[in-house]
Formats: sequence, C-alpha cells, structure tokens
Amino acid sequence: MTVSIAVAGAAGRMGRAIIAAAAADNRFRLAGGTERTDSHALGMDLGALAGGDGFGIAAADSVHTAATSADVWLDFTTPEATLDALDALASTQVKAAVIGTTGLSAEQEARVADAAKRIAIVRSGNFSLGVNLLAGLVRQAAAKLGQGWDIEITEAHHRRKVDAPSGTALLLGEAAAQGRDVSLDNTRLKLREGITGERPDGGIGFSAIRGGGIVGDHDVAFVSEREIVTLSHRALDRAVFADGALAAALWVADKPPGLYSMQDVLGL
Ligand SMILES: NC(=O)C1=CN([C@@H]2O[C@H](COP(=O)(O)OP(=O)(O)OC[C@H]3O[C@@H](n4cnc5c(N)ncnc54)[C@H](OP(=O)(O)O)[C@@H]3O)[C@@H](O)[C@H]2O)C=CC1
Ligand SMILES: O=C(O)C1=N[C@H](C(=O)O)C[C@H](O)C1
Repeated sequence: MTVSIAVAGAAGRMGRAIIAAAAADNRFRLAGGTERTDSHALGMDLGALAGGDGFGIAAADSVHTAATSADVWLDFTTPEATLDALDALASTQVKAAVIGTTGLSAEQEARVADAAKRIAIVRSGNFSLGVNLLAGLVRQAAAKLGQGWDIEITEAHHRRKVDAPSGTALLLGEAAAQGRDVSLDNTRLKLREGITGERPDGGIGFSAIRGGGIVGDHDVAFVSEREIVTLSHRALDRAVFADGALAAALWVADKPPGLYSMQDVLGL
C-alpha cells in the first residue's frame, strides 16, 4: 500500500525529518507541504528543504494546495497552525491526520477532539516506540508503588523549544496518574519558585531544562524516604519521531473517524 502524505511546517525540524524519512521509503508518496505565508521557504522544493533531491513539489501557504492529492496530513507545527489546518481539511478529501504539535490548551485539545468526529486523528506528545513503552512502565510503577512515593518528572530539550512542560512529560504524567487512578489535572504540581510550602502528598511534579541541541530527555523519578527508582528515555535523533509519525500515517490511513493514540498504533 502507498500512502500519499502532506507535511505541514515542511521547513521545520520535524517537517524536514519527516520528508527525509518518507523520501527513503517507497510506501509513501509526498503530495505536498505547507509553510507560513511570510516564510523564506515558501515556493522552495520540499526535497531540497529536507536536504535531498528535488521532488518538483513546492512548499505552499495553502492547506488546500498541499492537501490536493493527499490521504494523510502530518502536522508538527504550532497549536494555532494545527487547528487552522484541521478546519481547512474539512473541505478537502483528506480523511486522516497525524498530529505531533505540543503545547495545546485544554480548549485547543477539545477542538482537535471535535475534528476527530470527522476524520481519523492519531495524536501523541511523542511518536517514539521507546517513550510509548516507557509510559506503560510508568503506569505499572505508579500502580505498584504507594502514595508514599513522590513522583517527579524532569524533561530537557533544545533551546528553541517554545512550550513547557513537554508533550512527552505530560503524556508520562497522565500514565502515572492512570496508574494511581487519579486525575492529572487534580494532582499536577506546576513549576516551583519562591516560598512554595512543603510538597503536597500525592502530587505529580514537573521540571524543565532548556539548552543547546538536546533532542529530548525524560526522567520519571519515584522518590521515597529511603530509595529512588528512575525510569528514563533519551532521544538521540529526531528521526525516531519522524519514523513513528510515518508508522502512524500508514496505520491511520484506512481508519474510521476517531481520536487515536500512539499506543493504539503500536498495539501496546
Ligand atoms: N509528538 C512528537 O513526537 C514530537 C512533537 N514535536 C512538536 O512538534 C512541533 C514542531 O516542532 P519543531 O519541528 O521542532 O518546530 P519548528 O519550529 O522547527 O517547526 C515548525 C514549523 O512550522 C512552521 N509553521 C508555523 N506556522 C505555520 C503555518 N501557519 N502553516 C505552516 N507552517 C507553519 C514554522 O515556520 P516558522 O519557523 O517560519 O514559524 C516551522 O517551520 C512542536 O510543538 C514540538 O513540540 C516535536 C518533535 C517530536
Ligand atoms: O519540541 C521538541 O523537540 C519535542 N517535542 C515533543 C515534546 O514536547 O515532548 C517530543 C520530543 O520530546 C521533542
């Protein structure tokens, strides 16, 4: 089966990684890609943007143009761009999307869920196999270790990342909350500063580091008075997210409308 894909944010770090991975895999045909209206990359060849041979397809600023002959929309951009694209896709033939954009508000997440009533959407804060496997281990550890173990999630990313905590940290926090059978909204401890008071019992804490070119590191520490268990993941190359996103595109291409996770894609 060959799946035709359109890549939003084609000149971005993830856009370029997805185009490069798809170009090397004959299960995919690149149908189009977008960039912002005032982007220097508009009109540039998608293959060249990804550092390879030209495809004869230029980056467009219109979702309709990029999606003309696409089956699946892949979007790793900004929350606003992703939601605008989902709205525009309603008047195209595209019936499936893979959404990796992070930093969405609760209201923006609800709009993605709404779009999933029309098309099949795989959405994940992290498309790597390792992180999705780790989420299962975190759920298990949180279920087995009692409330006496404080849960602290630390993430580190490159200096250009604009949102915190990362989508992955939140995904791992959700897994920990599920393991404890509590809601993350009610237990989440946001960034600490000043006279914070003592740590509340049962809280799930988050901390973020930003620097240089870190691709994405995540630690989930279970801390008791006497010992610490830490579950970790380190991404060494963002190609791992691109490969996962393409696996999700293949999986979702023939699925009915609905909101799916990477756990669904991987059968975890
Ligand atoms: N779920 C996962 O596994 C992963 C998720 N991500 C997430 O993906 C997102 C993108 O990350 P990354 O690639 O590093 O970021 P980049 O900033 O490198 O890429 C985003 C691209 O989208 C472009 N863009 C912005 N607005 C529009 C628009 N309206 N239409 C079309 N293109 C637009 C940007 O253009 P310009 O620069 O000109 O504004 C940029 O080229 C982030 O939210 C990140 O957290 C990243 C890695 C893995
Ligand atoms: O912005 C990034 O780079 C990444 N974003 C995702 C996140 O927010 O967790 C996934 C990965 O960690 C890289």
